[in-house]
Amino acid sequence: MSPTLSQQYLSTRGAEYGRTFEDVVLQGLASDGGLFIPEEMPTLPKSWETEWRDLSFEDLALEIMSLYISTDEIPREDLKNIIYKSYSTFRHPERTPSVLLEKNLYLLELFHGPTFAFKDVALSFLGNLFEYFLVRKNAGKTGKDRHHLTVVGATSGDTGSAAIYGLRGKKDVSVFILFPDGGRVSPIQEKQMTTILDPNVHNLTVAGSFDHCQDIVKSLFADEDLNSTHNIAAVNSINMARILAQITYFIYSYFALTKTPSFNKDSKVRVVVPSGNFGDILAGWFAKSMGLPIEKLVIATNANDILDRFFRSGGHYTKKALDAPTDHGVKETHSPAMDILVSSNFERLLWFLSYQTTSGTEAERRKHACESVSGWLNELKTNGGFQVPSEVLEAAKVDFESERVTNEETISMIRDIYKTSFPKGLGPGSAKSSKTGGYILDPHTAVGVAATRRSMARNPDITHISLSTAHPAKFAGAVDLALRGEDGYDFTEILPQEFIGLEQRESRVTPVGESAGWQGVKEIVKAELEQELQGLR
Ligand SMILES: Cc1ncc(COP(=O)(O)O)c(C=O)c1O
Ligand SMILES: N[C@@H](CCOP(=O)(O)O)C(=O)O
Repeated sequence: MSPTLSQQYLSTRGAEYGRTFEDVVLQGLASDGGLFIPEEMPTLPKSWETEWRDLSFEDLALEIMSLYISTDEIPREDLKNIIYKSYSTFRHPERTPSVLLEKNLYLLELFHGPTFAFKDVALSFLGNLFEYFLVRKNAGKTGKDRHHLTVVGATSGDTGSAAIYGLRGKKDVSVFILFPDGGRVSPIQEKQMTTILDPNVHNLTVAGSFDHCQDIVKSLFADEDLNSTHNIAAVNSINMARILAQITYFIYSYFALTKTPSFNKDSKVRVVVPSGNFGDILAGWFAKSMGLPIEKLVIATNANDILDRFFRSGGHYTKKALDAPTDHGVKETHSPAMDILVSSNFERLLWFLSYQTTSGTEAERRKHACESVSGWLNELKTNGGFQVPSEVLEAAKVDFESERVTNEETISMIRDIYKTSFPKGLGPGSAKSSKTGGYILDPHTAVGVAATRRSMARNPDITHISLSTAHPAKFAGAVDLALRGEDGYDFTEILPQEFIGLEQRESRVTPVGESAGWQGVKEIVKAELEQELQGLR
């Protein structure tokens, strides 16, 4: 069966279209700097609510992914095997369980994968997908004829370790992870990355912020020389496979809560997502656009609030706050993985909104969307911001709301939930006090729960799903600040076995100086790769 339009991909900036899923997964970023999106949003099949309701996480993922991947490219049985293998490393039988925290508030726990953050859901899958394509490409080939993939990623802490875990030791792949220095990722996150000593794993600390790392990665993708010789691939959510794999848990969680006895069948459902690079909530928007009955998606930001300001300033997307025009740096917060100035994936949403809000033939609407997005992204580069037309903002408001949460609120929310929420029937791996039963949030999840509480105050009859994006043990500093001295609190009790002794383990990391720029990083990548391929690491 030939691929449907939802199984072919185009660049948000227009230079590429009709690309296969394999192309976009291996290429990551489009040649014009745009992000790949499906040419058409698929819709959930008519009988999805009955037929998919009781599927396991893996089988649900298979159904959803089949809408985006042609069987010509990956036969169904192969895709099923990749999915089953990817989630076999998860510690919870439900993979992403939903916990009733309080009336009308469910927490979707996404931290039961190997590195204790939501990134595992997509990156375990992506690692196995890379492997599948490489085995197929390299069948019967030896030596220099083999296709070798050089994965380059930027991280504010979680993507890095999940990508490393997903790719360590895999044949024909090397992985380079750039992360900001100066304690901007938590000590546990740093150790999770740097203590992996497999020869194909390379960690680079960069003087600057996550955005600086992300810019370097995008420049490396744009470098023809490196690309043609080293086959650069992406693990960040610029890779469409990341978004695709994250759609599953929105639908899975919807089914889970509708099965609980306390769920009011007449209630609408809102989903709140702690956001930074906008990948996770974009996956939620894909689910909603496919037909999942989500009333609204609520974007929860920390003080790095470009997304919240977009909604509150009438559609102005700018690095600089309008009331503080000189302040355009990344702010350090208690939710460091969300300390991101510019949200890469917003580009994908803008394409769809621009397409939806214009008229004409299919081709004219696509052209309009690609030209609008290219223009806006150019303005962002040259002037630090852009303004979208009112119809685009209004279209965004149909599906989204936003909330900005301060550091103080983050800490009080961790404390408040600990003192008031004692969810029953928790599965293995949730963090709670064994003495009081008080539930312990990680600071990113706390940003989401604070935003959820505000949304619930305005909409008391609506059921909320708040995404829990990381395990609290990854962020000892913020959790201790919130809970030290509270009855029954003992951090060591929530520390997973996997983190014990991490601090003392040997680690390996290459520092990148401030003046190195992306060309300096390119030279490091080439040199380390050479060493690796000669067996000298
Ligand atoms: C723990 C955690 N929560 C939330 C986010 C924000 O997710 P996204 O970048 O997909 O918006 C991140 C990083 O991306 C994260 O690591
Ligand atoms: N918070 C992320 C930042 C990178 O985002 P990604 O989803 O685009 O990979 C991290 O922890 O690295």
